[in-house]
Amino acid sequence: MNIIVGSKNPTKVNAVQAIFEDADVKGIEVPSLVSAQPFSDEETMEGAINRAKQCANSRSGSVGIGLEGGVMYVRDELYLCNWGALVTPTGEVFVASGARVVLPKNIEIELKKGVELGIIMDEYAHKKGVSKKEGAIGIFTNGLLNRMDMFSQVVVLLKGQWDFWKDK
Ligand SMILES: O=P(O)(O)OP(=O)(O)OP(=O)(O)OC[C@H]1O[C@@H](n2cnc3c(O)ncnc32)[C@H](O)[C@@H]1O
Repeated sequence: MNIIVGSKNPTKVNAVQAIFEDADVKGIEVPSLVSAQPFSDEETMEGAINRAKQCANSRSGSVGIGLEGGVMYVRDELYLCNWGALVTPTGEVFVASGARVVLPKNIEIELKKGVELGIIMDEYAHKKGVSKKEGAIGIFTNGLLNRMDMFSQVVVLLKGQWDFWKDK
């Protein structure tokens, strides 16, 4: 099975390879067609679907997967949110969301100024490339859940739904 992932971010490509062990998984850069920093569940989900569709259309017979990170409000607190989409070779679309974690107020303030979370997280954690490594989820869970493992759960939800609805 050929799977094309709409990103070169290793946390995303490696998450897909970890769940689809026997598949030939390749990451390509495609536009999410939403803002660089999605600010709602809807926008983050849309970014994932847009990426997955472009991947599936890029090579016939391939599965397309899009994984997108964003932020969203619940009551008056801002949460990290993540969405994934899988488009099958016949054009069926499956969607799933990932684990959420609340973000501190000072990060919310920076995000509202228009700075992307990846840049803010590097400054906050005094590290380089947090979004390609443990991610915000890794920082705020003290390393107990990293970004790749969080995306792996999203990919499990996508694969599981595809398996369930096959032949129904
Ligand atoms: O190369 P792509 O696939 O675009 O990967 P990305 O991590 O840069 O992009 P996303 O669309 O997933 O996320 C949107 C922005 O939020 C940042 N972001 C999202 N989740 C994050 C996390 O867990 N830790 C750090 N930054 C995160 C990310 O770096 C982007 O600036």
